[in-house]
Amino acid sequence: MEAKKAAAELAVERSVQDGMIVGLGTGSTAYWAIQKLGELVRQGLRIQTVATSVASEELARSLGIPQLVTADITEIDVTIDGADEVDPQWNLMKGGGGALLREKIVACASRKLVIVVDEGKLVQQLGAFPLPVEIVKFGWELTLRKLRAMGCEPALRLAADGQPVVTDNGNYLLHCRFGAIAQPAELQAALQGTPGVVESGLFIGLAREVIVGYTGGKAVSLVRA
Ligand SMILES: O=C[C@H](O)[C@H](O)[C@H](O)COP(=O)(O)O
Repeated sequence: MEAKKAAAELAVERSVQDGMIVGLGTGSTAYWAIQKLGELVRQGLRIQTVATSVASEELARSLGIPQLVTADITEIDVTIDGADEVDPQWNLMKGGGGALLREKIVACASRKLVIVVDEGKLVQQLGAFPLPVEIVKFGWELTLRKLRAMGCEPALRLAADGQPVVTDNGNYLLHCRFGAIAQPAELQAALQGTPGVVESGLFIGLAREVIVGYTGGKAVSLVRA
C-alpha cells in the first residue's frame, strides 16, 4: 500500500497545477492520487476532473472534487492512472479493474498520461497478466472463438456469483492468456480489427511518464529505456 500511495502522491505533486483539467484513473493505485487531489482541493486547489469509471467518479464526488461531463472537454491536461504491467518501452497492460475502455478514451484525450505503479508491475515483456479485452454481449461466444484462434486462451470474467461481469459500458470482459506478448502493437491492431472487440487493455505509446513506488515509501519517476 505504501508503494502505491507514494507513487500516486508524487505524480500529483509533479503533474497537477491550479486550473488544470485532470483525468482520474481507476484502481487501488489511482485511488491514492484521487485521495491526494481531494486533500489539495480542500486546501484550495482549483481543478476540474473527468473520471475513468463509475467507482472513481463516486470516490471523487465523496471527496468534493469538481467533475466535468465529457461534452464540456476538448483536452485533458494530465491523467494519472495505474497499470497491471509496464514494459521497458512503457507499453502497458491495463484493465485488471475492468475500466480499460473509459481509461483509454480519457488517456487518448490527455496531453500527458502519467502511470503510477508499484515495482511489482515492471516487466520485461507484457503477458504474465492475462490481457483484458472488452467485448460486446451480442455473439460473445463467437468473439471468444475468434480470439482463441489468434493464439490465446480466453475466459469470460465472472463475478463471485458466477454471472458474467458487466463493465460500466454494459459490455463483457474476456481475460486472454497469450503468454509473453512479443509484439504488443501488432496484437493491438489485430484485436482492433476483430468484430465484437470494443477495446483491449494494451496501451501502446500512450504513457508520457511512469512513476514507481517502492516498499518503504520511496517513489521515483522512471527514465525510459
Ligand atoms: O481497470 C483497471 C485499471 O486499468 C487499473 O488501473 C489497473 O488494473 C491497475 O490497478 P491497481 O492500481 O489496482 O493495481
